[in-house]
Amino acid sequence: MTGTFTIGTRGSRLARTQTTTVAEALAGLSGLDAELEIIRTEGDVTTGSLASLGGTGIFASALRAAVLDARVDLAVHSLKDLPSVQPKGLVIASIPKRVDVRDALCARDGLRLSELPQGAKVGTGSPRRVAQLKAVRPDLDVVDIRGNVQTRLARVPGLEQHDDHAPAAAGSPRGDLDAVILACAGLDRIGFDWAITERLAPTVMMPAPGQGALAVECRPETAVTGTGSTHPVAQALAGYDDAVTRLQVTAERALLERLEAGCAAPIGALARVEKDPARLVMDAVVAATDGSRLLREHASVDLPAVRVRREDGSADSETLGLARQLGIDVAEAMLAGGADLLPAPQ
Ligand SMILES: NCc1[nH]cc(CCC(=O)O)c1CC(=O)O
Repeated sequence: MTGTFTIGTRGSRLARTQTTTVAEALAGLSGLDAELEIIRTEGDVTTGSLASLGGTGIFASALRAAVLDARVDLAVHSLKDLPSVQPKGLVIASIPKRVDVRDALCARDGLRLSELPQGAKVGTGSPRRVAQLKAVRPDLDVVDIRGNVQTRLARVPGLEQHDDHAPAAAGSPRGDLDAVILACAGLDRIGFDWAITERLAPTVMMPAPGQGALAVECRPETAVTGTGSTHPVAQALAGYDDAVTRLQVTAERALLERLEAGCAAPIGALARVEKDPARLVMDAVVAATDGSRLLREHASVDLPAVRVRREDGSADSETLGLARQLGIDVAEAMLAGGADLLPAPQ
């Protein structure tokens, strides 16, 4: 047995920050040393519009290959970038406690969404965000943007970073938009919360399934817990898992999986756990990309006394089954309501 585990990460500042957080936590819990390995992914080198790349999982595939090839023991992903179907040979061993799930408006002059002038230019590359923006503010001129956080923020006057270690991409336009939309989670994690002028309520901007959560992925044998041949980091992975977050994202990803099979329109979903009575509550939205129609659904399921964790610390599979079924039920209600007929992104 070695005293080190290796952990793969994408090279962006956000990815490295997320992975460092996970590496430090797992090192602390296991008493082992963590070694980071940066892996370039197709999503980092492609410059076309994110929407036009089509397939899900472009950010995850190279990282996953490194885990499957045993070049690294673990990979850290933003959960919302993972396709909803789990590939063979990989397990999500740990879903750490989720941070702010909301989307962020980053506007010039401290403006909030309702204060943006008529016809203001707002940048986002996400069909989910385009549709919901158009639904509340049909007048806005929504512009497709790409690039890392610094490159996106540099499109807004006053939000350029003067940080030589994290420059905006050369050749990208600067200061040409009134605002951009990004995930709060990413901005908070890299210390860019100063750029946020409004944290958008989920009722206005339903986040992506899994937004704000991370997934630590590994080969099945790395995650094996209990007696017998246990990988030295396995117990730490189980201990770092947050049962409530796992419950939420299980429902959100089940909805995504069911809807992806039946419609191509943008999807937002958010589940939350309530106590007294213990319930899992879910809201979801499926949108026509032009914002002309938004289909909303809301449902909940009673939980057996918030039994989200078994005594050995692992997530309770019966409760996870309820979460999964809630996601599927909400998806099917949306399909019955015509989600499959909504215009999808071009
Ligand atoms: N699609 C890119 C991506 N994947 C995860 C995050 C942010 C962190 C998170 O939501 O967990 C982002 C950037 C963004 O959407 O602004």
